[in-house]
Amino acid sequence: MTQIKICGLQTPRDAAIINQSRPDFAGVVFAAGRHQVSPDQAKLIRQHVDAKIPLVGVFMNAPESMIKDLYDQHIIQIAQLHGDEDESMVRALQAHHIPVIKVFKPTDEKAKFTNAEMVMFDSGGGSGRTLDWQQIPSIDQPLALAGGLNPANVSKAIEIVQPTMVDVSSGVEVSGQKDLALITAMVTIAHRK
Ligand SMILES: O=C(O)c1ccccc1N[C@@H]1O[C@H](COP(=O)(O)O)[C@@H](O)[C@H]1O
Repeated sequence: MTQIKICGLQTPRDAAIINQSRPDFAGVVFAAGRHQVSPDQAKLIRQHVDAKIPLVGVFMNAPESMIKDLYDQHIIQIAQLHGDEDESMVRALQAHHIPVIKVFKPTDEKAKFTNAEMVMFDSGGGSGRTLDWQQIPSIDQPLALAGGLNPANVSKAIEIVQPTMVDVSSGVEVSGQKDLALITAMVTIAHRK
């Protein structure tokens, strides 16, 4: 079974889709872009997503205090860092009991030396572009694969990369909105592999 995270939730309707489709993790984006939510929107989403499904906060060079506040308010349970955050930031969040997913490009040697609980390889901030899956390096930690995944390509991606988790946002949307049928298909495929 490959774990799956559905990212970029913005509304209680998205939360209802998550509760029906049952991914392992859900995500809210605090980084700038079309999926960005405010802390108040994220709080509303957390209230609507089943408590058994952890909510991952996606950040790009956000202040440590912001991430800790969101964790302390029980809005997020995990931090996903997409920016230039260094290892001191990773360790500071972990010292606050926040599990960290650190995002790297596959060519970045730093991926081999992070203390993060999980390493994610992504093509770049919700761009919807796929990586060259053959070029994903092996690492010691659990590996998450993101970037342009969708129900049509996730099966092949899992076979090649063998990740612990796949992460998807734009590939399960229709006209920019999360889609129940696409998310259900994606979760089913990941959980079968
Ligand atoms: O979605 C965004 O707008 C975003 C902005 C800044 C950093 C990350 C962002 N999204 C994350 O990117 C990956 C892959 O997304 P996609 O499937 O290629 O659309 C995922 O973790 C998103 O949450």
